[in-house]
Amino acid sequence: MKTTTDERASAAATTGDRPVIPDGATIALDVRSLQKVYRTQDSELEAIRDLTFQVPRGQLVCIVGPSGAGKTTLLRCISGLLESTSGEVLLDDEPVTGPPPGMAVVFQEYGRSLFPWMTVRQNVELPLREKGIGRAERHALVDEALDAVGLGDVPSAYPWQLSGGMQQRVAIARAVAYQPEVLLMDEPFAAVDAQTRADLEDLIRTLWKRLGITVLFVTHDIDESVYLGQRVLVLSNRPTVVIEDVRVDLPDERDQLETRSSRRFTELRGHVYELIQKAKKGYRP
Ligand SMILES: Nc1ncnc2c1ncn2[C@@H]1O[C@H](COP(=O)(O)OP(=O)(O)OP(=O)(O)O)[C@@H](O)[C@H]1O
Repeated sequence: MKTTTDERASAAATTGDRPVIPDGATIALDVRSLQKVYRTQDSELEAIRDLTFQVPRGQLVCIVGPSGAGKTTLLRCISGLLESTSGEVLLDDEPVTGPPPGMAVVFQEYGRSLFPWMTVRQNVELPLREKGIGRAERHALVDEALDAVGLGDVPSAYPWQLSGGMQQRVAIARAVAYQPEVLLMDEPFAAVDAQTRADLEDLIRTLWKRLGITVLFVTHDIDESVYLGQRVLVLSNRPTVVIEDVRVDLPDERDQLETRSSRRFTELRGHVYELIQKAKKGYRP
């Protein structure tokens, strides 16, 4: 990936000087001085040093960083699946101490996240049952979610009868049907082909806009982070801190061809690329 010095300078000059959080926004997610040290009997590994950021309700934020930076660790702490060493995560001003009811997570390994003995409909319906939603409403939510991801015609299929991209759509439908306030996605498209990936990216933006949910999306892919996000949080290498919080000032309507070939997209992607290169070399602010 090549970027010119002019492009980088231009992106740097215009991403840092405007707020990534609009004035008066309601904060959905508040990550405060989060630290995570993995401890075993004879070793310690500090994955996250100090992360502080806020996500307003309804924002779509992408997180990028070098491999092993601690992105998955961060999502696991935010989702309450992992206890942090210090600091805290607040969802709507309430500390997260276990998986909160208002959160859903979509992981990369769709194959492992779906139950093979359950049909598509049963997989999507399961968390709704656990949430105690009545039968009629459950069915309506499942139908709506499957339609939204373009799987309205295969509710009786089993996951193993579907392609990888379709299985990931089922995982997305399950998260969406649950009507989360915050949706966490950990490299959800890493294992699908490029064309499916583009379709799923557009699907996420469509669902995000339609449902008004707050989305935190971890990806390895710099282009994907700029294409999807309103904001890209760039992380340092381990132990992780935020290097830069980049505002993505692209038009709200995104198009795979038009947006990705626009000058501004190239500038932003160049800027994030440069930050990642610096991160890999050990740069930290
Ligand atoms: N359960 C664990 N016990 C000990 N160390 C762990 C554990 N899970 C992750 N780590 C370490 O913490 C660091 C951060 O891992 P993490 O998976 O969060 O990074 P990542 O940014 O998601 O990586 P990638 O981009 O490669 O997916 C790594 O050095 C990893 O080896």
